[in-house]
Amino acid sequence: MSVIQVHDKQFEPYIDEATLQQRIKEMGEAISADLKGEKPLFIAILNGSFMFAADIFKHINIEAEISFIKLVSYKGTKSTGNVLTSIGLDEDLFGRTVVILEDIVDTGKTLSMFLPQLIHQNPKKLLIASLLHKPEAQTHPLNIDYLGFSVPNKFLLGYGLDYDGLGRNLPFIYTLVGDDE
Ligand SMILES: O=P(O)(O)OC[C@H]1O[C@H](OP(=O)(O)OP(=O)(O)O)[C@H](O)[C@@H]1O
Ligand code: HPA
Repeated sequence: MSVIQVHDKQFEPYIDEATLQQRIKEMGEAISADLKGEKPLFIAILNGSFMFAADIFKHINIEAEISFIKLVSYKGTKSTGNVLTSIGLDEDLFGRTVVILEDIVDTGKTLSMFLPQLIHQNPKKLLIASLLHKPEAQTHPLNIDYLGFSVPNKFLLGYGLDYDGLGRNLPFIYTLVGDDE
């Protein structure tokens, strides 16, 4: 496995495909065991989570639904500041067990801004499954219920994660060459 070039930067392999897929399988099986009988609704946050969502959902071996949403940020009023809202969420969450699927929790800002809108609908449970987490970068506290890998504060690419639009199609995770703290 070798160094690749995307736009102006070089990236090297960081988590190989077999390791990634094995961990995703374990996560899917753990979620299935924990949520048996609850008919959970998985909500995948686009764009980044599309590959993770597709792969983990194959390992959900209980009755479950999945929905894909996109978060859109817009300028609110002076008092509300920037607001994050979702498009594509048609399901009623009242009384449901909901599992958010994210590719990465970095600063935690995205989910911490969005979760209150889901909580507002009174789901029975609201759980977070994230493939990656950068604890050193996190500025907004969040509880991740199912985590794939805890990673250092370095820029990552591949498996849904992009650098300026490119690299999402890489089948595993790369890191920026020379991105040392
Ligand atoms: O914890 P945070 O610092 O908020 O970062 C995490 C978010 O950043 C990425 O999405 P991005 O906004 O880049 O959009 P994308 O999924 O379309 O790439 C990722 O998919 C998460 O949603
Ligand atoms: O490390 C990252 N890479 C790509 N996209 C991201 N979005 C949050 N963190 C990252």
